[in-house]
Amino acid sequence: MKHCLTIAGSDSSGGAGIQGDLKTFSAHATFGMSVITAVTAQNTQGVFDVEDMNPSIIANQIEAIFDDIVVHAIKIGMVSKIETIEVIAKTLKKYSLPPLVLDPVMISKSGYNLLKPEAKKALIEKLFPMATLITPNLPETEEILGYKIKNLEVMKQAAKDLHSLGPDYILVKGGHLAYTATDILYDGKNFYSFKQERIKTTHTHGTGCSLSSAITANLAKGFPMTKAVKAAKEYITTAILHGFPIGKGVGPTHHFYELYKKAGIQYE
Ligand SMILES: Nc1ncnc2c1ncn2[C@@H]1O[C@H](COP(=O)(O)OP(=O)(O)O)[C@@H](O)[C@H]1O
Ligand SMILES: Cc1ncc(COP(=O)(O)OP(=O)(O)O)c(N)n1
Repeated sequence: MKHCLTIAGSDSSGGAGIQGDLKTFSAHATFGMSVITAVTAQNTQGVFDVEDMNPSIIANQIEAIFDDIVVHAIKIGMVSKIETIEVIAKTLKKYSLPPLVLDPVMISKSGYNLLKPEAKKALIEKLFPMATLITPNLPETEEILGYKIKNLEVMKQAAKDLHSLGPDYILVKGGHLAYTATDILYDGKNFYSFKQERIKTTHTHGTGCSLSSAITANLAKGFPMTKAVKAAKEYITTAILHGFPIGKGVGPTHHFYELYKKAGIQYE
């Protein structure tokens, strides 16, 4: 059993953040562990409140895990503010790190700033160079690079520009493109395209969190990067296809669809 760690925010509605990550780790038959950076009050309609954890409890959570348990891969999600970013970087640097997937979460689909605008620089300078892979969506890529991205050619240029900021691999996610759901992976030399039909659904809450966690679980199992992304892309596509209409807004994806199907589990 491989052990995956998510360092992220709590989503009270269970589709994204820590909860979505742990479900994804479990769906990949890995053991999930968590460091909570912030607690959000959110549901399928929006984010209503955020309380950031103190840097000391963030450091203590990381140390409690690394001082006792082997971590095979790490995912970092919502990091909120400068102090949170600084303490994560400083504490992780004490250890020899496994593959690290950084999802540079900035704004929720409902439009809430999950990263304070003044913390963008710290995210890029302190965490990007530590990352094996970063997985920005299009609005995040535009915010980091300062130019608009409307097609796959510009996504490729963006991946190159992001690579110069320090991560080993870049995955620019195309979930916000109008005509296709194509993601572009760049390793500093070659581009790899992961294409799927765009599914007509409103239930896409937590897609980015689940994709990055699925990649993390696959890296923990020792998959090479291209295989880890390919398998994760297939996983998130199925999860989106079977998304749940819970709540009054954007519902979550189905983290366990394949497992339930194989086990013959019935649900209403
Ligand atoms: N409607 C959709 N149909 C198929 N795949 C989608 C759809 N929306 C998002 N995806 C895929 O889900 C993953 C998460 O992407 P995205 O939605 O861009 O991230 P985020 O949740 O961070 O905004 C990507 O692989 C993207 O291509
Ligand atoms: C606590 C928390 N972390 C991250 C997100 C963003 O999730 P993401 O998968 O990028 O997309 P949406 O949930 O915004 O659709 C979040 N909402 N909450």
